Amino acid sequence: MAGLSIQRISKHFGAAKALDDVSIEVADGEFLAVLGPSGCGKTTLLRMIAGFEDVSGGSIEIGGVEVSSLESSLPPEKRRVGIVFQNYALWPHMTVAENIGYALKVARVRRAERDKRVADALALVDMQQYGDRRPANLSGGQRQRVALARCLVAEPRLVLFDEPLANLDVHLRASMEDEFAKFHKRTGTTIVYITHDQAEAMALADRIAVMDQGRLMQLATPHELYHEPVNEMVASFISQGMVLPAEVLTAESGGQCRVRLLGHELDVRCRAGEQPDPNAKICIRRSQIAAADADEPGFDGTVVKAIYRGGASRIEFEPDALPGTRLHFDEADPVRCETGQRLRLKLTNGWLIPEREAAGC
Ligand SMILES: Nc1ncnc2c1ncn2[C@@H]1O[C@H](COP(=O)(O)OP(=O)(O)OP(=O)(O)O)[C@@H](O)[C@H]1O
Repeated sequence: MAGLSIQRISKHFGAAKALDDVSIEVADGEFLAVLGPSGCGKTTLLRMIAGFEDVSGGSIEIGGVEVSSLESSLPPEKRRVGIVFQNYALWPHMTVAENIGYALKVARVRRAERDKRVADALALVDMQQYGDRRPANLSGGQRQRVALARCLVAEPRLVLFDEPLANLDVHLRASMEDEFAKFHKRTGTTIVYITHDQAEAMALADRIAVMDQGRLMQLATPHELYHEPVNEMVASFISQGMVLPAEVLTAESGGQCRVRLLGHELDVRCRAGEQPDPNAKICIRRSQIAAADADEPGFDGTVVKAIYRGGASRIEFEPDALPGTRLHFDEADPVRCETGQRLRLKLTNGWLIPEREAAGC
């Protein structure tokens, strides 16, 4: 296996920038997810790593060897990059073993070695007993595992997953997530996993690259993305964080600063060195919203929607201090909030977003 180094790559299609100055380092054996809304450039990035698109600027190295730059480009078949797509593209007339071994046959690998490599690849995805089946007689999850085995038999240095679970139902998705996690643990394969499903990215990846409009917004662990988003896009994209305007009243001390928002003051977490600022933004998570007693600091507003979701309701709330803004939180059973009800709430914590509007997105 090998690491991947993406250095300041850009991709232009005419005047449109599909990728704009993106740099990402993936360590040998790391599982990196690339996450972002539709059109953010995920597929373009994957196609450039695989060698299907040339770069408009920057360079890509796999295992320390340059494979793409403005000057030269190694063809896809020489990169030893495996790809697992969402549509498995298995040949229906071949058995599972024939599907997996086909590329080796074309490459004129001897029969005995071919059989051994096919058996090893089947074992890696825990499908030893299915070599003689045809794809039509497999479940969706099993087909996806065959597609993975077919990619592994070529001994890739890096495996790219292109939304591999997008076509599967919810239950199968969950079990395939487990499969992929186990597979990664067992084999130590370097993986770049493209998805727009953040639960999937959070569950699987060591680190996640969040992209928006062709740019890398943040590259961090799932925990860090959730607790310390660098800008408004990441704050609101990850787990539907709420972003509220605030005034920073004191300089950072012990990882916290005092802010005023929604008319009341509280301490929030922040980066080292933050200074007072009249135009700051705070990221609030739903678990940081709580009911306030009448004599406590807090803010008033109205419940605009209460949707029961089994065991809890999602409450949408409009604070009087910021008409048009919606806060949302969960109220566990027994649910008391009703649409139209007046409430007094408080914030228990928050995160001062470090990159202000102009710098971030
Ligand atoms: N061959 C092309 N010609 C022109 N524009 C392109 C081409 N390929 C991609 N784009 C544009 O580049 C941008 C990024 O596209 P890309 O397919 O990489 O996004 P994505 O994040 O994979 O989206 P999705 O999740 O919807 O698949 C989009 O605006 C898209 O329209």
